[in-house]
Amino acid sequence: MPKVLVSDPIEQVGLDLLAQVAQVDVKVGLSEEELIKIIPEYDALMIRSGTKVTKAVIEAANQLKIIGRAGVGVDNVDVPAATRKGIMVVNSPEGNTIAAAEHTLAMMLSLARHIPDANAAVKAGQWDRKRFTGVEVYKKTLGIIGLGKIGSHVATVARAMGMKLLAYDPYLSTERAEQLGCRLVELDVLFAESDFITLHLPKTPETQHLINAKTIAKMKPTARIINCARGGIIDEAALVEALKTGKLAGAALDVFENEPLEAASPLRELGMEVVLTPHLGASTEEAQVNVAIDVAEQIRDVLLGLPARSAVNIPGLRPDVLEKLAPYMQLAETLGNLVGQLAGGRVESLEVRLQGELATNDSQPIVIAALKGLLSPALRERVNYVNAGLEAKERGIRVVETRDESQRDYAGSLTLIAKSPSETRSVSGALLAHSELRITSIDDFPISVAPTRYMLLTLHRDMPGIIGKIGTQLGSFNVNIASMQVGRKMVRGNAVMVISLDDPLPEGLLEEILKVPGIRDAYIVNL
Ligand SMILES: NC(=O)C1=CN([C@@H]2O[C@H](COP(=O)(O)OP(=O)(O)OC[C@H]3O[C@@H](n4cnc5c(N)ncnc54)[C@H](O)[C@@H]3O)[C@@H](O)[C@H]2O)C=CC1
Ligand SMILES: O=C(O)C(=O)COP(=O)(O)O
Repeated sequence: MPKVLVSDPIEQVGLDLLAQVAQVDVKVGLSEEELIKIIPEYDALMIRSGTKVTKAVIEAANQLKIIGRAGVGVDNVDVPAATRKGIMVVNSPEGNTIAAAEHTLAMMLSLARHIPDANAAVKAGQWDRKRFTGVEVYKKTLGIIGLGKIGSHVATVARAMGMKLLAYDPYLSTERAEQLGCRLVELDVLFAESDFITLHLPKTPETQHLINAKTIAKMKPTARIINCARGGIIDEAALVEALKTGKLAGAALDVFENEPLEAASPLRELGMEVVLTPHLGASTEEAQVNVAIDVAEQIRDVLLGLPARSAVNIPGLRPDVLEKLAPYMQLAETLGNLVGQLAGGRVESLEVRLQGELATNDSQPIVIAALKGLLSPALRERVNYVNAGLEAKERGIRVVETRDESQRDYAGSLTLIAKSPSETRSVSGALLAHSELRITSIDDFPISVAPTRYMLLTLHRDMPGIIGKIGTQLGSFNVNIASMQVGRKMVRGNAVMVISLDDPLPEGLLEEILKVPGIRDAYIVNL
């Protein structure tokens, strides 16, 4: 049974789902050292934002197939390191959208009306109304940075409260922003015009300290900022300074540069101009059930060899598209493996020719599958759908894609042409009825062979006696032939022979076969 480590608090419903297919160990609050020590035992890791999956953790994770983030942000996972190691990273892109958006709105209103401090004062026995006079959000301008899923829901509700909306999102169309009632503007305009600014973008090296002393200087001194996205997008030291010197009126923060927030953080010293919550954006009963089920299902599926729906580091495919492409991906991988073995390793470019119905589909999964096949003779199980593209790129393999939508003998067919410094090798294949794979040509010699585990392939002169000699040699080594086929372009010209074997070719036999007069080359191919 595979083993899953759950290292952050996850709703029971998710753990129950995993327990159907795996041994589930819940160990919350591990240090990095402790995690490194135990991670080699596990096939899957399920986390929230509490666990830092560093490069060192990933390097130690020799059996890990998948990291499941029960939430959105994967900035606590070294995704490039996971990709390199072929570990899939999945998340739950929508499970906590509403929770995070509602928390943002609650934070904005708490800040506007001093609810947390007023509440604390009443509970402490006071009745001071004047001190807690607030501001309205009605007719105020809300600047939304990052108009994705959470930003969009915040926009919808804020609009209903009568706010004017500005948005900055370099990856969003003006049309989509307008649908949400937002005016898409440059960042400086948003800074200058907003009364409230809310952040809903991911933390990346580009967005680190997007809010800093310089950008704060562009804001109104009466502006208030809300961050329910990620700590580190705001330079906390600059924010504290701006709040202390009246350059900014307030801040409501759910996320921090370091979590848990340090006991001595100057943010804790500030008054009611600051509202702080301990990363509660996703903490609703509903969201935690959503993300636990969403991610547990994906981990379960991947452990069962099925695809995941929200992989962060693998091309995403809708299940209906995947169903159609899966047999072609298998064909691409088999052909990639074959052409890789024929080309002998030093491949500099791979041309992927998609024909017929294949040419009308998303080609990325086909290309990735072909690269996985191409690299698998060298990298074995170290290459998979997650890292094949990256591995190929690092080896300097150039990928060229060509498409021809016309249908010839098959509904869809695929040709791979691998070029090494010394030669060019090509293989083609197609699917028969019931998704049966066929190799339909090798180096332009037409054949029709089902790929099998052990194959012997020869390039030879088409002349009497060759087939008999090779058959006799295989027989003398007690190797059983399952099928044999010869492909040639002209009588007594060059030809290929593909022999499917029931057993692996014994050592030394290939050398004997190469000595047969008329044989130009011979290969053992293991598919
Ligand atoms: N406080 C909490 O508990 C939670 C926090 N989050 C965080 O909220 C943030 C947003 O999440 P979603 O809306 O689900 O993600 P999303 O992917 O739907 O939206 C992010 C948006 O940011 C935009 N963006 C990317 N780079 C940008 C840049 N440099 N400037 C402006 N916009 C940029 C993208 O185009 C996208 O529209 C993430 O950082 C996520 O980690 C999410 C859930 C809960
Ligand atoms: O989903 C996200 O990005 C969040 O920030 C939620 O974090 P959490 O799962 O509550 O630790």
